[in-house]
Amino acid sequence: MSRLLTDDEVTRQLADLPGWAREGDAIVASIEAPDFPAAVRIVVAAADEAEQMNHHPDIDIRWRTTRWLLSTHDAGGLTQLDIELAHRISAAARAEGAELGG
Ligand SMILES: C[C@H](O)[C@H](O)[C@H]1CNC2=NC(N)=NC(=O)C2=N1
Repeated sequence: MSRLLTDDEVTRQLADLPGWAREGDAIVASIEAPDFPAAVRIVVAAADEAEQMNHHPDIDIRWRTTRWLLSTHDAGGLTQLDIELAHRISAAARAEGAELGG
């Protein structure tokens, strides 16, 4: 699970992750929640997923907007763990009626 993905693998898998984009050795997203409590609930849900995966995002929380940066520090770039965590974060966002790519 922790080998570096090729550029083509990243590009192809980002097609299934609306709102996520590549930024160097990371993938990033901005999520707009309906309100601040919903934004924090998304962070809490993602934290549970991250802990279960032992793979943790960088998160910036400002009112309703959370910004996420995923990269695999141990591998020095993008691995399947980042893609999987992005899917789980996106699902948590959808569950709160949030929009990705705001
Ligand atoms: C020791 C512990 O398993 C490692 O440091 C885990 C923790 N969470 C992690 N999170 C991320 N994003 N990248 C890692 O390489 C990583 N490694």
